[in-house]
Amino acid sequence: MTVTTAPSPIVPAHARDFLALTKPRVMSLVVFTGLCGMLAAPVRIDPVIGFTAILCIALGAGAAGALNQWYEADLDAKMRRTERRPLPAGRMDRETALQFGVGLSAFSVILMGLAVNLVAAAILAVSILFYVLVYTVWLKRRTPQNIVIGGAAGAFPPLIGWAAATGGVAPLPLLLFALVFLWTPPHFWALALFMRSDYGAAGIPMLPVVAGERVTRRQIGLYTIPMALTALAPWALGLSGMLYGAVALVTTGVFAGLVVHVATRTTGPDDRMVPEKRLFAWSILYLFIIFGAVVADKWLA
Ligand code: HEM
Ligand SMILES: CC(C)=CCC/C(C)=C/CC/C(C)=C/COP(=O)(O)OP(=O)(O)O
Repeated sequence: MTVTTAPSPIVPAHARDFLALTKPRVMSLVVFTGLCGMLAAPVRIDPVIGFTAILCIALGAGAAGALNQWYEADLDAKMRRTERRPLPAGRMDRETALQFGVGLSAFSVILMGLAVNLVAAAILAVSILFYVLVYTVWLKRRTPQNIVIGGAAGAFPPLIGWAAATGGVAPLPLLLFALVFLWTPPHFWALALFMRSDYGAAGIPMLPVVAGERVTRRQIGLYTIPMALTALAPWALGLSGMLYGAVALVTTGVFAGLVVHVATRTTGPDDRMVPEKRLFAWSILYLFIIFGAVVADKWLA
């Protein structure tokens, strides 16, 4: 007698799917802020150790992204933006994603500890745990403040980079941490405004879904004030020079202008949310430019 088994819907995972698990585009900025934190430090790090540290940040951030997708495959399946990811699309099974995420997390932290230093390894471990446990598991499905608190996870890399070079932390990387922390709400809520229906469909309590557009627009405006002050603080406190100050002033001015537009407008039924999309796009470019300016100021000025 021949026993026939139904073909598994799970096909062997392709390398591209493992890459997709690491959310490479988001991670590029995470890694860039880590690199800039390292290059802004007053200590010249050995290039091989420096490269290893950046690799560990990339692997750790990628591992965190994989664990995030392992945990929320059910939510990803309900949103147009995320339904084609490897798990909801059925191209990979959850167990594989879990093993990949746990293995890569452990590898990145251990390598950082052995090859770089324990402070950098400890902060890397905290950021992975924060993103996976505090943001993904605990807060994301429970409160619209999820990204305010959970956003801290993405703010650690400048501290990790600085710690890799110096073995400690200092006022400048702490300000850079605060900048990313305060930048996250305008960054994300701009997107959440034009992705509101996706989040509503998945039942995720993001601010525009729970509190509505007007409150979200006001909150974007409110967070931008301390964000702008923090962006100017390295220059105002003499931790960075004129080059940084000029770049920060102009780019933060553009950011604030876009925020004023978003915060003060109301939307009609056919609105294409162009200003919100512009703010979201600028938020990403802004962080690349401003972190680049911290380094350029140290090296060129
Ligand atoms: C809890 C905090 C955050 C949330 C909820 C959030 C959410 C999102 C979402 C939903 C996207 C949409 C595009 C996609 O699916 O790839 C996105 C894009 C992006 N985010 Fe964030 N983000 C957060 C923090 C950060 C941080 C800390 C960084 C880096 C420092 C960052 C960098 C980016 C970049 C570079 C993109 C563009 C990716 C692309 O081009 O596809 N985000 N973010
Ligand atoms: C150094 C290190 C370990 C950093 C990890 C922390 C990290 C990557 C923070 C960025 C936050 C992020 C990608 C949020 C995406 O939100 P979401 O997960 O709600 O997005 P989704 O809806 O696209 O899944």
